[in-house]
Order: sequence, then C-alpha cells, then structure tokens
Amino acid sequence: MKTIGQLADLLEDAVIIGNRDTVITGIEHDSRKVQQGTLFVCIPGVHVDGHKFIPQAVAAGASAIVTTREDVEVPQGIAVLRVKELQPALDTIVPYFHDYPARKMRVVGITGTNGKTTTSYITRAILRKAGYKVGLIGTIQIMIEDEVLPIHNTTPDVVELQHTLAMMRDKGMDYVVMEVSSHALDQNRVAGIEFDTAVFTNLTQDHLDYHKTLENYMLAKAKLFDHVSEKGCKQGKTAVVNIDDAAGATMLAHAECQHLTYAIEKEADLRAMDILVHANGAEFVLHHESFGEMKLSLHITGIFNVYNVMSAVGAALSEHIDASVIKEALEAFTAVPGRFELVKAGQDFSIIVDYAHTPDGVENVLKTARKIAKRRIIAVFGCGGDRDRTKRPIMGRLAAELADVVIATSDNPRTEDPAFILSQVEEGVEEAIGTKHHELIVDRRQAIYRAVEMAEKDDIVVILGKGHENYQILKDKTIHFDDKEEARAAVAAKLAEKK
Ligand SMILES: CC(=O)N[C@H]1[C@@H](OP(=O)(O)OP(=O)(O)OC[C@H]2O[C@@H](n3ccc(=O)[nH]c3=O)[C@H](O)[C@@H]2O)O[C@H](CO)[C@@H](O)[C@@H]1O[C@H](C)C(=O)N[C@@H](C)C(=O)N[C@H](CCC(=O)O)C(=O)O
Ligand SMILES: Nc1ncnc2c1ncn2[C@@H]1O[C@H](COP(=O)(O)OP(=O)(O)OP(=O)(O)O)[C@@H](O)[C@H]1O
Ligand SMILES: N[C@H](CCC[C@H](N)C(=O)O)C(=O)O
Ligand SMILES: [Mg+2]
Repeated sequence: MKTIGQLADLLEDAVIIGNRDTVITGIEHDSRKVQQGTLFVCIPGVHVDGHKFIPQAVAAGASAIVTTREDVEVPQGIAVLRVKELQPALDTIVPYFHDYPARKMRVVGITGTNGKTTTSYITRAILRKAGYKVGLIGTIQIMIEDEVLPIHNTTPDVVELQHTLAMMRDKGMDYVVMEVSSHALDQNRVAGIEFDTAVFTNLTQDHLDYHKTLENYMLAKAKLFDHVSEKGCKQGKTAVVNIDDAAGATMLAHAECQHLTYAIEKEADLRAMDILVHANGAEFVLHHESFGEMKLSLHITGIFNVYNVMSAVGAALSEHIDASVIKEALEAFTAVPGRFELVKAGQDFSIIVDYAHTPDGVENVLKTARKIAKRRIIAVFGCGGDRDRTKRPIMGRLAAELADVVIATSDNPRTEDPAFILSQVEEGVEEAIGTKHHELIVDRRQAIYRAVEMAEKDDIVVILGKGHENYQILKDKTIHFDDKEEARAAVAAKLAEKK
C-alpha cells in the first residue's frame, strides 16, 4: 500500500489538496470497480466524462481522486491529486504503485496487423510445455495459467494492465505473453513494461480511422521495438521479425538488441520450407542454426499459420526453449477459438468460422479455403462500424474475387447504419472481376441461414469477421450472437426440413 503523498512525489507540478498520508489500496478509472481506499482516476473519455462519476466512486469507498481540473468538488476527507497532464502522470504512478510487476516476469510482446492472438496462443503452449507458468493478455481473454478473466481491449489501458500484471506476478507467473495493439502503443498503455522479446507479425491495412496513414500505423507498431531496446534491469532481449514483410526493416531499425529474423521467401535466421497445406493441417520443415532442420506436422493450416508458427518459434528460441519441447508443443497444438475453426454439425459440406476482419485476413483465409476446396466457396462477411471505412470496398472486392458466392452482411455495426456499411462493401463487390453471385443481407443470422441453405455437398461456407466473439454490438445495445451457434442451428434447421 502507498500514500497519495508518495505518488505525488514522483511527479513534477503535482498538487495534493487534502491529507498527503491518505492511504491508497488500489487504482481504478471505472467507478464500478472502486473499492474501499481506491484512488479514482477521472478520465475525460470520448463517450463520457469520468468526472461525472466522482459521487459514485466516493460512495463505493474511494479515498482520493486524480484529475487535471482545478474546479473539482469532493466531499470532506477525500484527497485530490491534481496533475498537469493525466496520461504521463498515470504512466509514472500506476507501475510504481504495483511495484513494477513486469520486472519480475519475462514478458513477450506481439504486435502486427494479423496473427497476434494466434501467435500468443502458440507461444503460450510452447512455454507451458517447457514447464513455465504463463499469463496471457489479448483479444479473446486474459489467462493466468488456466484461470480465465474477461477483457475489453486487446491491450488494456495502463490502469487495468498493471493491475493484471500484478495479479500474474502475485500468482507466480514466470512469463507473460501479450498482444500489443497499435492503439496501445500510440496511447502508451504499455508504460512501465520492460519487454524481453518483441515479435512483429506483419503490417497491412487496418485502423486508418485512428492512425490516418499507414506510415503512422507502422511507426506506432515500431514503438514496441523501442521498448525492447531500453537498457533496463533485465538481460537478453530479442526482436523477432518477419522480414518477408516490407515493414520488418523498420521494426529492426528500432530494436537495439539481438535480432531473430524469420521468413519463407527470403534468407532469414528462421525459415520454413517444403510447405504442404491441406484441409486438416500443414507440413513443413523449419531451419535454424541451433537445431538444423525440424520437420513438423501440424493441426493448423494455411500459409498464414506457418508465419504465425515461425513468430512463436522465434519467441521460444529467444527465450532459450529446447527444440524438442518446441516440436512437441507445436505438434500437439490444435486451434485458437474462432480462427479457421471447423463447425461440424452433421452436414455434408464444410463450415469454417474465422476472425478475418482486414483485407489481408480475408485474402489469406479465402486463398487457404480455395486450396482445400473441392467445390464452391460461399463467403459470409461484413465490416465493423466505427472502424476504418476504407477497408470495406477492398474486403468486398477480395471476397468477390476469391469466393464463388458472397453474402455480405453486418459485423458489429456499432453506431453506424448497417445498410450504409453494406453499400460500401458492395462498391468493392461490384468492382470485382468474375463474381458469380452476391447478396446483401443486413441481418447476420439470416445471412448465415441463407449460406447454409444454399450450400451443397462438398461446398465450403466461410463465415468471416467475428470468430470467437459471442456478441454483436448494435447501435443501442449489445446482443448475444455467436457465429458457430448460428451455423449449427442453421444446419439443424436444414437437416430437419429435409426429413
Ligand atoms: C478510442 C479508445 O481507445 N477508447 C478507449 C477509451 O474509451 P473512452 O475514452 O471512450 O472512455 P469512456 O467510455 O468515454 O469513459 C470515460 C471514463 O469514464 C469511466 N466510467 C464510465 C462509466 C461509468 O459508469 N463509470 C466510469 O467511471 C470509464 O471507466 C472511463 O475512465 O478508454 C477505454 C478504457 O481504457 C477503452 O476501453 C476504450 O477503448 C474502446 C473500447 C475501443 O474500442 N478501442 C479500440 C479502438 C482499441 O483500442 N482497439 C485495440 C485493438 C485493435 C486491434 O487489435 O486490432 C485494442 O487494444 O483493443
Ligand atoms: N499471419 C497472418 N497473416 C495474415 N492473416 C492472418 C495471419 N494470422 C491470422 N490471420 C487472419 O487474421 C485473423 C485474425 O487472426 P488473429 O486473431 O491471430 O490476429 P490479431 O492480430 O490478434 O487480430 P486483432 O487485431 O483483432 O487482435 C485470422 O482469423 C485470420 O483470418
Ligand atoms: N481488434 C479489431 C477487431 C475487429 C473485429 C470485428 N468483428 C469488428 O468488430 O470490426 C478492431 O477493434 O478493429
Ligand atoms: Mg488479437
């Protein structure tokens, strides 16, 4: 436990109004999480101003608040820490409050447009096979060994992240494997974290709504490699970088530490060759000077997953994991929820649920599906609202070019008009050369039912965009929605009708 005075002493120009010996038991920016003794951080958010929740925070037991404002009123006995700028102040006080948990564990950070979640799951599997206790932070969930906790962002903000890391340290984790999003790097959510191994998967178009240009987006990602270069209190830092991707060079230029490059097309430290991709998995040979050749036979498929495997192997080698352990873990690895996941419900055609939500993701998944397809590919997909609009026509065009039938539908429309999003997708669909058939169906359930109804023996229905998500974010509410459940129900309805 620390006092508000100790926190203030770390900051220049911070003022305490009230008792500097006020004890702080925790830090939160969400009034709904405040407990007795919490320091409540008032964030003037995009949707709502956190200052509005001071009464709720105080009622829940907050002992102090942090703000940049001079006009904030609090009840008698509540201390106020007034800071000049909120974000830099949090970056300093939050890791200190938790005694810098990331210094006590090895930390593997993974960035890139696609493949972060997949790489993090594979890396976790390898490290666990090696006997380490592993914490994981990423899009799907937080895991502390087998304990699962919910998550709201791929990379949580500094308050939630440091709290999570402190829990992991207190539960004796040796490793943390975490996805590091470009938003997180831009907003410095990773303040106070010393990364030991930083991994770059790839860079393709996404998030231009936020970063505006691909150059800014790339430079945000490169910040992870500044973090792995810092001369901190740990030894043995490595940058693991995909050099088949043009942005790999920028990542390496930022990384003042050991480099481990990987590639399929170029000469690299780690290289996959003789790749054979089939419906149930992939076979290939990995080359690295430490082990020579490693023949692999995996349950996950697609060239993109060969890259993800190399990212994870690169991280494992940087952490000195034995080659035999790596091979054993990889060959036992089955799947990441909602990534190229097969839905089997007794139908005579295939259904694949996947999380592709970028042009590159759509292209990779549909090309992989094509490699294994015996007949038609029916793609069901959409684009999220309040996200990069420029990717919509591109995804529409790619889906139309690579599938035989396209059913464009809603993803998470958020505050946007779903029909408008579809019209932007359709622009691309109409541009495509050689499209066989397309339909626009706003309701995602109807779209999935339509695809299943259309499917004939040996076709593949590929449902893209929402993967593991079990919700759909609409304008005024979030509803339960799960592509896998819907697909199973659609098959059951079709089979019942046939009888
Ligand atoms: C644009 C952006 O980054 N927004 C983030 C921001 O939200 P915000 O500023 O809108 O917050 P707000 O909802 O207005 O709330 C303001 C304050 O009031 C507080 N509050 C609110 C309600 C209440 O009852 N009591 C209360 O105290 C909130 O806790 C908050 O402190 O701060 C929130 C808390 O840290 C984040 O969850 C939220 O991410 C939103 C959900 C988001 O969609 N972010 C995306 C763009 C994002 O960051 N994505 C990347 C992944 C990208 C990828 O992997 O491809 C990610 O890392 O997740
Ligand atoms: N290495 C890769 N290259 C291109 N596409 C990929 C790659 N790995 C996965 N994909 C595609 O991207 C989708 C998302 O994969 P994954 O969840 O691993 O990425 P992510 O980087 O964690 O995404 P997010 O930004 O949402 O966190 C997959 O379902 C697949 O369609
Ligand atoms: N991390 C990505 C996930 C997109 C998933 C897709 N289902 C959507 O809602 O657009 C994002 O926040 O942009
Ligand atoms: Mg992810």
